[in-house]
Amino acid sequence: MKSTGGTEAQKRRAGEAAANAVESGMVVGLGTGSTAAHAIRALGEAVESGLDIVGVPTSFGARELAIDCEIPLVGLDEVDGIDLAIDGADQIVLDSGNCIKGGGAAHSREKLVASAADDLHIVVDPTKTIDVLDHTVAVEVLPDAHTVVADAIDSLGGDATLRRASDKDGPVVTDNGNLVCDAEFGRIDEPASLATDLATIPGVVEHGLFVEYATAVSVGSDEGVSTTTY
Ligand SMILES: O=C[C@H](O)[C@H](O)[C@H](O)COP(=O)(O)O
Repeated sequence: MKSTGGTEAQKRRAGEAAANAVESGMVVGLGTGSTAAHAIRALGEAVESGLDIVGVPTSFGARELAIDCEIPLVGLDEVDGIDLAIDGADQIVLDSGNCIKGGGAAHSREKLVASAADDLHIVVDPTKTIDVLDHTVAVEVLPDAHTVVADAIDSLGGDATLRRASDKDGPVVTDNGNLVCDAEFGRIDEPASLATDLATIPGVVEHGLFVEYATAVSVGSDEGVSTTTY
């Protein structure tokens, strides 16, 4: 089930709350999507006012925006680690911080950056929160593997379709040159075991279930922002 998406003001409040936690000297993971973009813009303004950070972008889009905002950038292989990664989510359970990402097909690099980070601050609007995850899970696959992976997802009780840009444009190709299978599982009562099952399918590069990655979640609303830490 897809989220309808909140307002830009809600997303901005969430993004700015996470950006406010950034201090000089930090290596910061720069997430992908419309909500993380607000954090990147806020960080760009702070850099202009003297904040001394370097960013590690999670996608082509995040990199382009960070360059636009004049945030100094480095590659993941140029740093010892990341102090804080800020990123959005397609759906999140506030009790646990477990979430689903990859609506923009950036989840593989997002998970890589999150795994290298001491902290992952997820920023969302209120339409993204739910009690039990049931959103489409994006699965990045090696190009030759999409039918084999779709069959394996069927065996796990899911239903996978190849993500297409449009009938005319053909399949979505990730920043890494791979394809994406979108998998529907309905209600995901055991995200940790599904995450393990998906990760062990040959041909899967990475999936969008983020279990026990988030250390903070900020939800921007019309009234303000509320932050939960884990
Ligand atoms: O692949 C995309 C990412 O996981 C995004 O962080 C996620 O889709 C949320 O994006 P948005 O803030 O635009 O809803």
